[in-house]
Amino acid sequence: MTMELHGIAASDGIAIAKTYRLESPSLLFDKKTIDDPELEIERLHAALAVSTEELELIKEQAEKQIGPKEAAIFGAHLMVLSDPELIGPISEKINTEKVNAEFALQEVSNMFMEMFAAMDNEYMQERAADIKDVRNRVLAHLLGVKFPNPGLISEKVILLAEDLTPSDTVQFNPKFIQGFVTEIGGRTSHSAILARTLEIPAVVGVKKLMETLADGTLVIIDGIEGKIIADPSPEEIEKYKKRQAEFAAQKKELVSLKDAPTVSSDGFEVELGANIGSPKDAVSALENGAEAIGLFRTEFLYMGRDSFPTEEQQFEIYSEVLKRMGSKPTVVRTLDIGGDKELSYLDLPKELNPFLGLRAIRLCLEMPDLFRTQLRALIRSSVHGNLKIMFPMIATLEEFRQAKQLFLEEQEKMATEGIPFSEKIEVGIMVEIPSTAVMADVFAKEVDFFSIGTNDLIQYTLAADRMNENVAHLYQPFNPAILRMVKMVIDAAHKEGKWAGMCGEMAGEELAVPVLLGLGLDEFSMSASSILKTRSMISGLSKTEMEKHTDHILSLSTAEDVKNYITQMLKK
Ligand SMILES: C=C(OP(=O)(O)O)C(=O)O
Ligand SMILES: [Mg+2]
Repeated sequence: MTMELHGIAASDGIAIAKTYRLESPSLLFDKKTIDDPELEIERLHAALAVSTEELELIKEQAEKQIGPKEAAIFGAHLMVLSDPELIGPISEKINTEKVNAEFALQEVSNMFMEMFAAMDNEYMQERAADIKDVRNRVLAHLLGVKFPNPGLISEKVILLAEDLTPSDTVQFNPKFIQGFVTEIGGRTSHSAILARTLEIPAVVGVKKLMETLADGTLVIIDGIEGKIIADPSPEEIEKYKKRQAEFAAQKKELVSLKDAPTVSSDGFEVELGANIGSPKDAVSALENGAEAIGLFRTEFLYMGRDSFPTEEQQFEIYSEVLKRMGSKPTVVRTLDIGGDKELSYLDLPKELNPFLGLRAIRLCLEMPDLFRTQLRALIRSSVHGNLKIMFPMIATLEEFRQAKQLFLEEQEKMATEGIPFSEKIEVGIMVEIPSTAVMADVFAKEVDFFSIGTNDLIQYTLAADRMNENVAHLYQPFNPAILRMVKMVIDAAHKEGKWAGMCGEMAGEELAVPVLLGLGLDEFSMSASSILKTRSMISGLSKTEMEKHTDHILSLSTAEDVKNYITQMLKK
């Protein structure tokens, strides 16, 4: 029977396919005494063989999708699987103690994990994490339960998950993953941002999703309206196929604007940039008509692998992006790890409030060697293009000064070492913490630019977790408090002759663009898939006209009032 579910529209488009549930299976088992150790060892080897086959395929896929360096983690997993020092003792335990393969595997791998984890050696600690991943995979095969392999999906599906972590999403092949639906999340959670980068439809924050939909159910997902239709009727399928075709046609029409400048109807020019997470995304940014990279989220280079990327590895990646972008501005944000973005190989103490904890610039200042490596790679790459460096999560002026100091020190070292670099690298900050927005006039004297990160600025201003669907009603981009802060930041920048951009998702929102244009925002950076739509919209807006409305908009009382006013304003 047809059923409808609703959530938050996270990425435009319509997909129709069968569901694929991505969930961690239960790996519980009992310890058993067995009669035939040979048979048990055979069972172990069969599970090892299937796991090896799977990992080889995943590695191959990941190499194609995300590149050989990032796929190296799967190579490490394969090495664990064939390590006689690990496998030998498991068989031995089965033989001598007559226990089941599950128990022997668990005992032996736990022993190695504990031993490695206790070593004061980063490399060995990473091996502990590898063993755990591999153990779970082999255990699942021994127990005959499905182990989630997003990288191995080879038919068209719509993924269902409680939540998607960045390490799941790096494996996605958009050829097969037509869209996804999650129980957790909002429009600015990282899975939603990724869906827009991959240009696949997504609906997030769907309550009771995993309780409701079984594997293999035919569903339609409507990422424009935030709707899921399970077991649709033939008429509904027809209706949505038509919408799908309309959506594709609209997209095609916009392509004519790809190389056009972004100019308002009264002749004011602004810059439209793309937010990217990898060098590959820079290709689609350009295909979608980006005039800049307004945000390169470098943390993704640190994920999906089992050790920190070296200076050389980072240098190559930054250089690749800069070369591709040529003279177009490329804003690279330094490592923003923490919050919902974790590194398996960086063992940080668990925090009660990770979004308020040791993350981003705080972590980089705490681990200066890690930060210096990234800064060096960036400075070196600056000869290849128009690099601008941006620090995330700046809350105080001291943090900016400290970070800038490290940048200057590395630059100086390179000058003495005779390493070439550009003398013109701008150094700016993200404004995503209210204290910084309020103090923008002071910051503006020292930074080269601002980029407003509304994804976080909204969550910190309204104290509403950006990933929690239960407080999604409080996550209000149009709350006058947010708009007033945006104005403060833009005005402060202009007063000091600096530029102000926005790289939060709000920069590409249909209702926000007119207001931001009126407030004088210089640069709008968004998911590549929103650029052409925004360029088309701006060409139909008069900046002078929008400016006339800003005072009134900022004097309104609620987000609802603001949205209603803008909607009416656009109808005129
Ligand atoms: C762009 C932002 O950064 P991220 O989404 O990566 O936190 C932001 O906070 O607005
Ligand atoms: Mg942020």
